[in-house]
Amino acid sequence: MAGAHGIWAVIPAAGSGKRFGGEVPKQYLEIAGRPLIAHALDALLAHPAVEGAVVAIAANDERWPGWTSRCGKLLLRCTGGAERADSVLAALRALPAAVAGDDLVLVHDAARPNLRQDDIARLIAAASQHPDGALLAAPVRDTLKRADAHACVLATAPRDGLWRALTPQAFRRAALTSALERARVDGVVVTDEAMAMERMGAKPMLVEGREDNLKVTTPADLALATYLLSL
Ligand SMILES: Nc1ccn([C@@H]2O[C@H](COP(=O)(O)OP(=O)(O)OP(=O)(O)O)[C@@H](O)[C@H]2O)c(=O)n1
Ligand SMILES: C[C@](O)(CO)[C@H](O)COP(=O)(O)O
Repeated sequence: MAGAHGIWAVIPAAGSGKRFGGEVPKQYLEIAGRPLIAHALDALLAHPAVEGAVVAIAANDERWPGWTSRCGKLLLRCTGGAERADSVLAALRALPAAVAGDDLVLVHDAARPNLRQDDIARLIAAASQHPDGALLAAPVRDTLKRADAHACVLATAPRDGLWRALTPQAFRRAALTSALERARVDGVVVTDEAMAMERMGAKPMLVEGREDNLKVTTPADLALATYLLSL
């Protein structure tokens, strides 16, 4: 079970949004009156078990609004790194000393603004019971094609057992910190927390999450997220 200190959130928000394009990094684009990062943060901090959050921002970020609390909870800030995993590791290291090694940390992309409370609750319940942690994920529903460099189909890949990893991903602070440190030492870029844990032999639990918890990667995603938040 998570310890008595509660659960903390970690928000990697140090990306530059290359695939999105534009001058403003996507985490600062507004939908429904708030920037994406505020939607992501407020969803997590609204959960009663989440005690506070650490946000990792880019070293040259001049748009950070300087929040020190939201939803009545403590909000800390640190400087992120070159890769998402570097930013997550920096945020883990910036957690208050009172956060115990076996306390749960929920890592959630600043670019996922449509996180619902029922998903957070089911993720926390699963991760609290499962020693290897848990992540939201969605089963792959489309037929998968493997292609060559010219986008010509080589084969149809079986989709059985394939899931798309979402966030939040929930792991114990010390185990996740060690796993990310190990990946860095090994020179492996892990694209999510679960991948770092898998490299250590862990088998994180997949918790089926809502399909509409999308990551804003391109301008079309922003339009879809805007629509979803209006429902
Ligand atoms: N060095 C990095 C890279 C990414 N992120 C964060 O990780 C999340 C998911 O990453 P992604 O969607 O890939 O964001 P970007 O890296 O900004 O996008 P791109 O890859 O298109 O540049 C985002 O909240 C992003 O800000 C981060 O904290 N530090
Ligand atoms: C963590 C993540 O959002 C899970 O889908 C994803 O891996 C981020 O990947 P990206 O390569 O930074 O877009």
